[in-house]
Amino acid sequence: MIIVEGLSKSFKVAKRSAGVGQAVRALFHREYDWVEALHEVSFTIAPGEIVGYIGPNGAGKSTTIKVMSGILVPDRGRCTVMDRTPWLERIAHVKNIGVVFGQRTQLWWDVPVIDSLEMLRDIYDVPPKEYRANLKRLTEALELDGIIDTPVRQLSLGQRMRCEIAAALLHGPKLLFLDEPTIGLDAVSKIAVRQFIKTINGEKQVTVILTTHDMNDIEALARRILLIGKGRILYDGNLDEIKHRFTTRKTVTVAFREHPQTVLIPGTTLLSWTAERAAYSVDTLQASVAETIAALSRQLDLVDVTVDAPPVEELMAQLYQEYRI
Ligand SMILES: Nc1ncnc2c1ncn2[C@@H]1O[C@H](COP(=O)(O)OP(=O)(O)OP(=O)(O)O)[C@@H](O)[C@H]1O
Repeated sequence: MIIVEGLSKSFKVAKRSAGVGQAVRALFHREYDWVEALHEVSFTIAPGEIVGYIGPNGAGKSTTIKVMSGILVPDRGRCTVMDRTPWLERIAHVKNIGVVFGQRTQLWWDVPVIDSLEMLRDIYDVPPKEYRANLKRLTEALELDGIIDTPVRQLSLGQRMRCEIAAALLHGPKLLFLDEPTIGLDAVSKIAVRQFIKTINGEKQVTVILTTHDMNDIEALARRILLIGKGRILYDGNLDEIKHRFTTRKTVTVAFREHPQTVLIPGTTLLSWTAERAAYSVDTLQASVAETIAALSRQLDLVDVTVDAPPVEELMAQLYQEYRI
């Protein structure tokens, strides 16, 4: 569905120090710097995939999305989305894609949401019957009843984001770019947005490219991740693989009938101990979780066992450190 090959993009940015003197000087003598936002970026994405596009601030994620959606023209490289070059065939291209920039809005601020949706219907030339069916489906799935008649500026962030997603999907695109769709949302709204993304991917096979700093979004939605840092793709693979590679420690917590003396298990570190509860950190390179639980059950009358892996957030921080980004 998407082929990106050797994509590079640099931005020319004006350099200027603070102060009025510098501002006047800059009128006559401007100095520029070049920022390399993308360097030889390559990847392919198949229909129906949900790909988490992650990386630290300023890594080049939004720039890639802007190139793939036809907003930006790269300096070098190839990008085809459903056999079209986005920036050369913009009108045909946008009919196949939906874009949500979490920090921007595509809805008109002062008018009720429904007016924006009708405007988008006309811009995208959506046939009336299809528009009505899509609007009904999206209103139900995103619980927009009672919201779409309200001006955008009066909506809460979570309500607006649901409307943004509806606006991006109104013309039935096959590909959805989501740039930080859950930014600033409360826990309930985040779950609702994730659930909806899962549903449209499952039922309508919409391909989703998701950029986010919320690793719970990635864990909930993406099996594959693309990691970008300083404009370069550093990792393209399975999220489970990363978990496997970086998770060398697990925490086993056990509850047991009263046992006053501590129990030590080789290959583990005792993190805490009370007469009825203990937590062990298991180094999975030295001991397995199953062996640890078996050894504990031989010495203690176990009532409950839980095993925790480090959160994905922590794994990603490790990954960013490993790649020095
Ligand atoms: N229009 C522009 N003009 C100048 N520099 C730009 C422009 N857009 C992006 N950049 C620069 O390109 C680099 C990549 O920016 P980009 O917005 O793609 O990063 P990002 O990964 O989306 O970051 P974030 O997670 O903070 O949104 C940054 O150094 C940024 O300052």
